[in-house]
Amino acid sequence: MSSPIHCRQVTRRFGSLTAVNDVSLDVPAGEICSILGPNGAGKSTLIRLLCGLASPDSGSISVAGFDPAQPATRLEFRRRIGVVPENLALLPELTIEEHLRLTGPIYGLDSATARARSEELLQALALSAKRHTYARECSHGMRKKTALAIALLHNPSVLMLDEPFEGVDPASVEVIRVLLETAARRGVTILLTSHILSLVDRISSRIVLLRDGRILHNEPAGAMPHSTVEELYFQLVEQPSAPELQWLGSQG
Ligand SMILES: Nc1ncnc2c1ncn2[C@@H]1O[C@H](COP(=O)(O)OP(=O)(O)OP(=O)(O)O)[C@@H](O)[C@H]1O
Repeated sequence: MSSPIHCRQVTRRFGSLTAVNDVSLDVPAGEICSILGPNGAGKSTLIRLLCGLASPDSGSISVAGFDPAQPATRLEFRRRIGVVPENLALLPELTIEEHLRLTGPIYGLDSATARARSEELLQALALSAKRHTYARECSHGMRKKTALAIALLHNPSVLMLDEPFEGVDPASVEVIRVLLETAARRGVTILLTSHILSLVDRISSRIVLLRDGRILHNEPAGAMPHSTVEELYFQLVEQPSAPELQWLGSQG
């Protein structure tokens, strides 16, 4: 049986640019797989392909046993996965609470369960007091947490989260970390992207490094040849090199 997240030789091009290049990946049940890479490496494109928001030019994908690009099973597929897409996909004219209220029935939850879970998620993510704020008036962190609450509400078996920690306050980062670790311990398969290497170090059971759409490294976190993810990243992906800008900060 294939892993909950499984793709083989997946390629996606935009004109002459190959954003995802011959990517093969398996994420077994209960793993937290972090995809790291520089801006433009192809991380968000890969997540879009895995959730069926875009189709590959070649290769095969199976997530939770479904082909994400198959229209006939799209609703059933969406009920099995939770997604925080790069653009968060919120509706500006709906409040935080309305997003959760409308999401429950789409996922087939009965209203009592949806209401109870929504309350718990709003509390956990410190959104309760702001529940009546329109998405267009939310801060970036509030929008991110709303998108995460929507992704968790129906208790999916696979989570695909594009930068779930970025832009979120420290207390909420801790809450999200614990929620994801708990879900993974109970068998949920999680794929996330992040640029926060210290957090990735703490949470991941698998590290995937992506550059120019290609996988450079794909190993269980425990099998890393380096002591930290940061060390691995700077060695394999890119070295930071800050230029000396003579004019920066100089007056006159
Ligand atoms: N719709 C699109 N049309 C054209 N090019 C695109 C499109 N979406 C992504 N790209 C290009 O594909 C490449 C990969 O983009 P992607 O957003 O997947 O990178 P990323 O690793 O998520 O970057 P970041 O860390 O900045 O979020 C980039 O060069 C980007 O410009």
